[in-house]
Amino acid sequence: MPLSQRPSTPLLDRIASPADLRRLPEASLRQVADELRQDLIDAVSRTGGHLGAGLGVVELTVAIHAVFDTPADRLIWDVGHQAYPHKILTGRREAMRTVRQEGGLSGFAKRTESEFDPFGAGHSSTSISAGLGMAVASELDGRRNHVVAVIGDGAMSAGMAYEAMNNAGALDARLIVILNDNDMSIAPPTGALSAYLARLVSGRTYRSLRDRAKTVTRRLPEFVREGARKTEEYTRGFFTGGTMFEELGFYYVGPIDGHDVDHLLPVLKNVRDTGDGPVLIHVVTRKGKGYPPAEASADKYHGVSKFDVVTGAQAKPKSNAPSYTKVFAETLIQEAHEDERIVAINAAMPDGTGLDLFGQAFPKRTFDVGIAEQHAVTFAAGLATEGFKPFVAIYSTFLQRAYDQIVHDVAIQHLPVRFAIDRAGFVGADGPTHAGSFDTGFLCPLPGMVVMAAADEAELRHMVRTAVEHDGGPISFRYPRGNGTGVEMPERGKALEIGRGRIVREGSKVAILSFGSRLAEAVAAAEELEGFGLSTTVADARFAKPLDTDLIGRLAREHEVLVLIEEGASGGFAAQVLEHMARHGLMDRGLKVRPMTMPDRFVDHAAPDAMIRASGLDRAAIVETVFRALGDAAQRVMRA
Ligand SMILES: Cc1ncc(C[n+]2csc(CCOP(=O)(O)OP(=O)(O)O)c2C)c(N)n1
Ligand SMILES: CC(=O)[C@@H](O)[C@H](O)COP(=O)(O)O
Ligand SMILES: [Mg+2]
Repeated sequence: MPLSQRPSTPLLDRIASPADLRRLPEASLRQVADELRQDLIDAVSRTGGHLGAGLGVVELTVAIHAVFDTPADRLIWDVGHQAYPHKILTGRREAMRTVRQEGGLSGFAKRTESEFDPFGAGHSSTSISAGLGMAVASELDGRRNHVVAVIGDGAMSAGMAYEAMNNAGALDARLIVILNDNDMSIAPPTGALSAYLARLVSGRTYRSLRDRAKTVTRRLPEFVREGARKTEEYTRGFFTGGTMFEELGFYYVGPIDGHDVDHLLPVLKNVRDTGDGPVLIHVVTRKGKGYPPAEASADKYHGVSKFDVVTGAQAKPKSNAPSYTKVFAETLIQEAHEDERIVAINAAMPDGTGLDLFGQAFPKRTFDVGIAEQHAVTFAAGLATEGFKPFVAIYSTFLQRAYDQIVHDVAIQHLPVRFAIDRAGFVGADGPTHAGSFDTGFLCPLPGMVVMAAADEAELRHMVRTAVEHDGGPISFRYPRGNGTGVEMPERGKALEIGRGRIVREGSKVAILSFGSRLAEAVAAAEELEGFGLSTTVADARFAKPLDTDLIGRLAREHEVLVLIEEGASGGFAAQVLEHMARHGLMDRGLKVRPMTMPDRFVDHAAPDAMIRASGLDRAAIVETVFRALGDAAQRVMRA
């Protein structure tokens, strides 16, 4: 990918922090925004990352930092994927050339990275709650700083945002919420809220509200009336009253053109300088704004790989194997042709989970519920009570949101909800907020839950079929981000025997029992060990629950060392096996058991292979673990 020349940015070059921005005349802020946009495009073209959302908030970012006294005033970006322009303005401009690279900046807001990031994120819809906490703290401390939370229309679909607004309205704390409405989530937004926001910004509603505003404003407190008067001079309109946000106790201001700095500045100043209690400013923007390839693309360049700035063409990863996500989607489509009770649910991630493909094949049997993982799970539970076969496809990291629903609505009622857990394990550039680390650990303790992990794409196909056939309670299967291993694919999956693993390679001294994606490395390690004269068995557990106790017993009895490996946090598969072995005395005769899991720390973003290496889950680490277990003599052999 040819690197473009860095754009000329004379004004931006003078801004090392927002204080510099605030010293500039307001008339020059438009140019700052233009330069910031060019700089953002240039930076992301070199690294890849989230682009469309940042492009849409360039003017808003400039205006907020120009009006508010950051970092004393707290600025929270929901999700944080749109915070790249904010990073550029807050002393991280050069470092942005390292964003999401190993050792470089995070792709999200992060407290340890800058005092301008008062709250870290990655998952959505947390900003209003966190902002409310800060606003209340500020009042308790007797400070009078402002707290501004910027949240997108997609993030506004999550229940947590409403829990926070409900509380904010009651507490009446001074909190400024900016709703950045670009009528986009990652995919086009779904649901009644999105339709409601569209009505608010539509001309008809806008006009009628504006007319009403003239009478309503007379009854409003002084600060709002004053705000209304001043704002109308600059914006397309100001109105308040009757919106859902007002019913929740917020003063509603908007819609405001979020790409016009001259519109934004007076509104933000009015809100800054007048009144108290929670305020919601409804700002209308366009995702991908100002970069034609982004504006023209279906996802508005939500997340991109490195790209050519002139053409917008993105670098394509090279692989001969299909992605796990695609295998999942194609297999589910195949199965759904055979079984009309199969339905599929995702939470605002149709493309990421492959359910966009399922939706094309079965539009009436596909449901995108918005960013609402909790609801997705209980909605699936409801479908299951009526005899449907719901597949809930959610990334491991986002499924964390729905734990009580999994326990209370699915597991206790023993409902046959199928959990397709994508992005299980390290995901690379998105880092620790998005790593799929905990699913095995949180699912295994649940009575009646079946927990599977696919070692390759053919296994995934079998697991989808297994989940279709398994009607006797909840069942899950996890699979990683990225491409499969390139194994031969069966025409159709076969239903696996529940709780039965498989031997992949026979040996006699060392055994490696793998759960999921580490199997290929385990086989590679076994071959290396064989080269040292250590005969090694490799087995694929397939199930963390129920465990294949026969297989475990055999491996324990017939080997000197047993390595347990998984791409998940401790407390998962290895913990299950160890507990079983301890209960049944399988380690009492001197078997050396070594669990290999993710380390007890959050692993920073890097390429997935590097994260695996840093976590000691690669071939070399397996070999070393075996030699350490065997003791000094064996280690001398290895060194020699
Ligand atoms: C709990 C959770 N679920 C899903 C996601 C994945 N996700 C990241 S950004 C995004 C869309 C957000 O849309 P919006 O808030 O409107 O921001 P925009 O990208 O449009 O600026 C989604 C679904 C997430 N980060 N967190
Ligand atoms: C910000 C966010 O949560 C998503 O955009 C996420 O980065 C997508 O990850 P994938 O690229 O793995 O779909
Ligand atoms: Mg949006």
